[in-house]
Amino acid sequence: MTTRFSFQLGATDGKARSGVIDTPRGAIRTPAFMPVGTAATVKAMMPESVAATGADILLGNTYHLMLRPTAERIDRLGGLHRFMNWSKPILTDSGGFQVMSLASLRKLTEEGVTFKSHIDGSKHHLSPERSMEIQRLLGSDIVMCFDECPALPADRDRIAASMRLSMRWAARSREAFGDRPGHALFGIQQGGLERDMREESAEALKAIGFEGYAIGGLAVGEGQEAMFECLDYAPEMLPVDRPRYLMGVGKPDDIVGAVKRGVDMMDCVLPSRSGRTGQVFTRHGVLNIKNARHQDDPRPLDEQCTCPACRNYSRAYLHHVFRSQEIISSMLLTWHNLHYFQELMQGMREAIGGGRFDAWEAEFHAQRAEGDI
Ligand SMILES: O=c1[nH]cnc2cc3nc(NCc4cccs4)[nH]c3cc12
Repeated sequence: MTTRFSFQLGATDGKARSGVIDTPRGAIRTPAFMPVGTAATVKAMMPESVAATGADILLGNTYHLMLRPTAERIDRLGGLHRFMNWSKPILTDSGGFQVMSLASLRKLTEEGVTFKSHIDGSKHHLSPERSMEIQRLLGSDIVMCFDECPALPADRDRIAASMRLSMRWAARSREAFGDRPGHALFGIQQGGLERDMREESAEALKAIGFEGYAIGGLAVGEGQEAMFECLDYAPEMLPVDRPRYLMGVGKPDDIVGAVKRGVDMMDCVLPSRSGRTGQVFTRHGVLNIKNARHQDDPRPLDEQCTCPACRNYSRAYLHHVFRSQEIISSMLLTWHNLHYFQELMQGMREAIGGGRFDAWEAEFHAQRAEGDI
């Protein structure tokens, strides 16, 4: 255990890297996938179950927690780790992205954003300074800069103006964050799909200096090909000895392609959210348990999976409890999906460590059928 925050780069294999982020609340093995715990819970999962899937860190959403139950209340109750009974590291986002996608009546200025809560219409304000204060009150280990993510498609002028605003907000975030040993502040690269804008953003962030660097502005509808084209150059614009975090990604093949291009950390609601809709991710591809073809199938979701759903239940049972809208359906399918995503990360960490990432990636693609399984 350490009182500091540090990133140890381990093995590299092409552009792919493995490593460990040391924090006072524990180590994070990279490449890492962070389950999303939006309202102080990874939906349908007990914290001990999230840990059992292999997750070393989870993500909390500032926007949701500031509205309900409020950061001040969580602080009074001992902070987010205590509140949600998760003692390992937590990364919180800054709230900016979700304000723009969830809140109503938003007013954006150089100073920050005012908006009305999507829950009860109450008025709220976010800025670099307020976001840093909220994330401090929550007690998160990794704090994200307050930024603006432009909706795509956007023209170059819009991308440039938005990126430059985010860089001014990054400087204000750094200033407001203060000196907090054992805690980390991550900057967020913007610039859309424009290589020169990405370069300008990376230079601005490096001049300020952060403990980690996120790649923002992607996974907002550009599609996998355009995202990978950007990831072919964006990660190496960021410091080689600091964690690189790709926000909001993604499907298993997005994740593999991002790790291949030098990304160390990712988060996505996909495994948990889709688990609740019956969508199941396996090494052989995707299936939806809702489909009638599973009604009499005695096999597990995935013969090779060791999660509780696959060890103890048939597809027929999972089909039944999903159709019956039983709570255990969300529990088992979420557990399975999160387990599979962590198994994917572990497989890549080992493959990179063994210098056989390409072989692992080839096997990953080979065993995935095109259609349902
Ligand atoms: O530039 C960003 N800045 C701060 N947070 C983000 C979160 C992000 N999440 C996605 N994609 C996943 C999505 C979640 C909801 C709508 S898209 N892309 C993202 C980009 C950013």
